[in-house]
Amino acid sequence: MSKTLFDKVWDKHVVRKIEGGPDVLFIDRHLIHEVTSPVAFLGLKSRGATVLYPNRTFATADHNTPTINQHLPVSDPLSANQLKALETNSAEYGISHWGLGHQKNGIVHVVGPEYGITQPGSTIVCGDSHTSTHGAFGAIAFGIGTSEVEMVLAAQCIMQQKPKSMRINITGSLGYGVTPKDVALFIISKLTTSGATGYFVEYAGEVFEKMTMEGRMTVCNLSIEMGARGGMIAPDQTTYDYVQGREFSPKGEAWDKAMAYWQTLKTDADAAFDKEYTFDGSEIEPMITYGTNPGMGMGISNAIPDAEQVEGGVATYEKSLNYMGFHEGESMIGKPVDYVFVGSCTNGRIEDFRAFASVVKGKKKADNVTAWLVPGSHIVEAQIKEEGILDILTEAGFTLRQPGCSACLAMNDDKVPAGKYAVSTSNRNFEGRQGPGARTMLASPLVAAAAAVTGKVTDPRTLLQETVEA
Ligand SMILES: CC(C)[C@H](C(=O)O)[C@@H](O)C(=O)O
Ligand code: SF4
Repeated sequence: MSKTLFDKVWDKHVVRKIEGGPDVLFIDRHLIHEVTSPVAFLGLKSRGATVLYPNRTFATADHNTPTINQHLPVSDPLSANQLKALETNSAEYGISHWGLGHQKNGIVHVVGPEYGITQPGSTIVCGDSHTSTHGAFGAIAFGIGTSEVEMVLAAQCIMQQKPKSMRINITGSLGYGVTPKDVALFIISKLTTSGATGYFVEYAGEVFEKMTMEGRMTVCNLSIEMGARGGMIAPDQTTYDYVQGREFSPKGEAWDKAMAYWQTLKTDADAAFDKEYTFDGSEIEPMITYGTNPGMGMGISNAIPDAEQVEGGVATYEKSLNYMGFHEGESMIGKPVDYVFVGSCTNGRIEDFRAFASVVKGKKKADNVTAWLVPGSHIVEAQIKEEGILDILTEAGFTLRQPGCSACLAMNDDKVPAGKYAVSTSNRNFEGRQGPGARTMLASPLVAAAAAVTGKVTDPRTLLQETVEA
């Protein structure tokens, strides 16, 4: 019987089938962070259970951590307690712990791939919705709840109902100044935030085939924002080249064996999906969101749609625009920007900083803008320095912070003040996401850079053109 990529990976991991119920899946890799793991360990202890395979779980601290002065004690007591719990639980059960200040520390979905923990054809879970990021490698990766974290610690398995299948094809190629983030925001704007609920998505087509691993991670990361259980892309040479030689990647004979399996991970030509969409890559513009969910996005040169044109009800739509202080029919170009955030597991990788630097090079940060540039990990931070990107940033009046989730969800001190506007490369623009009352516009690192040097929403293509002509 013909199978999808998802079916192949899923079937390989089914330990037991429950008639009329969920499947029991073996989990290859389990990532944990300080926010969703402490209660799982408490549960484990209260049952007198232990961690079955400690070397399949990896812990990193990211959500609560400060992005300056990481050598100093964390002042917020709740954060300090969660960080301490992660450290002591990891030590007690023999789990690798990459805490604050550790060389390997960083955002869980950035460090997993960097160290080769994320591999094609594997199952990966984490008590975190953006675990979908790892699907970029052709893995089945999804977020789980705290009770499931406890289950995976104890049994290395999880019970899951098989989701429905969806394929999203993007044909052709992307236009000038259009990035993977724009592809993701475009898809969500078409499907809405619930358009993929109950589905696991495979992204296919030339646009994804040509995309780098960083770009594929950005796209898969955002799958969850349209309700999908996860998103994945078939592994290919780009994937193998990225994975090879990393600390936890297979070596020698194990590599050859892994490759033999990975090369089978493609959807069969005649496999059927429950739902399928196809878009033309050349239709996609640099995107920006104007509302309070990631589906409220549009091409940067468009006008904010009228309430009747969008799904979800007029009242909700108007509430959202009121929160943002925007109106139907307005252009986003020229809207004032107070904060710019580059970072998160969506856009905190080296390519994102390269893109940002390509726009700000030779220009100056706008005086009215506070910019937080936060690498996703120490590896990204080191690359920024090695490649001379830090020099470009410093020259343009920017400073670089230390790795962490930061203003993506503002659990640390990086909070956008009430009423202020932020162009953010992260993945959620919900009310208060970046601080109580903060107003978030989601966009790519290029759009963020254009805002950072002009102090307002600007089409990055106009600035890139100037750079080329100069
Ligand atoms: C804290 C965590 C549970 C949460 C998630 O699951 O996504 C966070 O990472 C987020 O992005 O909102
Ligand atoms: S960077 Fe943001 S989206 Fe990613 S794990 Fe951290 S808080 Fe969640």
